[in-house]
Amino acid sequence: MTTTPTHPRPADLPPRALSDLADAHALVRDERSPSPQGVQVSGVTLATASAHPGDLFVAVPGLRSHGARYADQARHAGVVAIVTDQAGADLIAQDGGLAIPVLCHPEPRAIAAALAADVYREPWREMTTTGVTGTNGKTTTTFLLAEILANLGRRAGLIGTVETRVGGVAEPSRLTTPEAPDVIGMLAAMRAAGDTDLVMEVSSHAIALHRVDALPFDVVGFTHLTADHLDFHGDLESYFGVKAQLFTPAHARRGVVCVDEEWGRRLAAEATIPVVTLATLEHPDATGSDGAIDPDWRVAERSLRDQGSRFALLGPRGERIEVDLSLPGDFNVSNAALAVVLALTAGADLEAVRGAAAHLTGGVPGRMEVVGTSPRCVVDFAHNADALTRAIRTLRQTTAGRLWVVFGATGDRDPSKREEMGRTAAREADVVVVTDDDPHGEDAARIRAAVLRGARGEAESDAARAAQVLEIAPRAAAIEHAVIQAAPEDTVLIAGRGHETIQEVAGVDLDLDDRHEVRVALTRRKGPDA
Ligand SMILES: CC(=O)N[C@H]1[C@@H](OP(=O)(O)OP(=O)(O)OC[C@H]2O[C@@H](n3ccc(=O)[nH]c3=O)[C@H](O)[C@@H]2O)O[C@H](CO)[C@@H](O)[C@@H]1O[C@H](C)C(=O)N[C@@H](C)C(=O)N[C@H](CCC(=O)O)C(=O)O
Ligand SMILES: Nc1ncnc2c1ncn2[C@@H]1O[C@H](COP(=O)(O)OP(=O)(O)OP(=O)(O)O)[C@@H](O)[C@H]1O
Repeated sequence: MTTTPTHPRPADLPPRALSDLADAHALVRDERSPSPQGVQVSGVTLATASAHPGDLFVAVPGLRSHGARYADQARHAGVVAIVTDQAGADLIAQDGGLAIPVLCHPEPRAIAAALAADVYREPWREMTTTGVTGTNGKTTTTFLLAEILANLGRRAGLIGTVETRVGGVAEPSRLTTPEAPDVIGMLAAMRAAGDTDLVMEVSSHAIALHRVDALPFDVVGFTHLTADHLDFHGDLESYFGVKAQLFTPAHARRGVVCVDEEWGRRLAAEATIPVVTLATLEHPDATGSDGAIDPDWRVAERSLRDQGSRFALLGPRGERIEVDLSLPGDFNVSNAALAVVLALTAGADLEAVRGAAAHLTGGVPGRMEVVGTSPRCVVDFAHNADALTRAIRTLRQTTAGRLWVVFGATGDRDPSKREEMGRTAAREADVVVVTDDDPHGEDAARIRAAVLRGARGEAESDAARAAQVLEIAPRAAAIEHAVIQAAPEDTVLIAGRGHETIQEVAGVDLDLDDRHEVRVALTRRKGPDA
């Protein structure tokens, strides 16, 4: 299994008395366990793998097991007390009890954030906090915002899918939004290291699983919404409902919402915090019933420039900010515009932002990353039908030859999107190479079969411009085939895994970096004398 990264913590905070925490958070001692008197708590964790000596272990009922089953393991790691629900306390007692206090709360997952906030002394108080949500674009927007803040002479701590940055030190991530005690512990470490801002991605899982409770965002931003994660949320309406919770006073003070599409317009109308609206398309989605929204900020004068775009951002009081962005794709214009308006809404000075946003690179690993030319090879993280469409259409604009796409679907996640991804690829690309993504615990051939069904069905439905559909596994062989067979004027898009370097197959972690495989194939293509 993937290893759990250790999240940084502040080194020098005085501990909190467990009895004070119990009083403040209505924790009730399980009478079968020792008294909390005299116990000092220096950290909070939800997982034994990240337990430190002196921690409080919050044992939550999970989807697979109850955290209380690991209470003894946590005690051996040095935790000084357990917070759990009644079922957890009973499990601990049945297992023979523990020599440390066990405190009960009806919803231990929901209280974990407040406990961490207390133990780590509400670190956001001295920082500006921004959260970004939406199906796609979170990583790119947060990287761009961190870049703008750096150009303003500030330093942002970062939490997201690709990496976390604490005090300027980057570490790879496992989750997009870690568990609440890890988020708040990292924030305290950021404050201690002198970071001025927190910029973080907020996934829908995080909102539903209380990972950002207790953390007040100064500003939250919304990119867009499309079908994804429906295995977790059930349907789009519930998925939207969870995202919308972030735009309420329980989580944030102000919002910036991209209103190019109907979901964004609905969010702007339904949010219960003040919201600044942003339109980034010249012709917003015509399907919107209330398409007449008059946005506060809008993108204008957009033009393509080599691998990126230039545009102007026009504000409600005649403001004008010109941006030269070196990331390809209309969607990245949206992300950059959102990052600029987030910086302004968080309080940055207009003149200063004008300078700080003049040239933006993003520099996001595995997001429309050009790894080679002739043929042009691009690695992107597009892993749903909508992102795949946008990525292919973006590259089509600058491709003289054929457009190849190499991709697969993830195992153990949302099977409903597999056929749709296949259909999309066959509709948009010229050559579709169906391969493996992360099969996780599922049979890889079965996942490919679902994607192929969609791709072949689409190709057969339009014989005139039928895409060629191939099945090649493993993934390295698929990448090699496409890179070697493509003509110099072709583009090969390798989609779905972006920056990722580990592929999980049947519970085993294999090294696999799409960018490395492209470079190897390009070298082979040139031959031994190259
Ligand atoms: C669906 C989901 O989000 N599951 C999360 C959930 O797992 P779970 O309910 O199955 O937990 P469990 O295995 O039953 O264990 C129960 C408790 O015992 C603890 N435990 C368990 C085993 C052990 O040895 N020691 C231990 O302490 C666990 O930490 C947990 O607190 O609680 C765990 C920790 O509390 C999370 O690590 C786990 O995230 C898993 C790893 C995951 O893959 N989550 C993904 C889907 C996710 O959250 N993704 C989002 C969105 C990404 C995107 O937008 O693409 C993200 O923010 O990353
Ligand atoms: N604003 C956007 N609208 C639609 N698609 C986008 C947008 N921004 C990026 N994408 C597409 O989605 C992919 C993922 O982008 P990014 O990593 O920024 O999103 P994310 O929200 O962090 O994704 P995830 O939550 O899955 O980690 C990109 O590689 C691109 O194909």
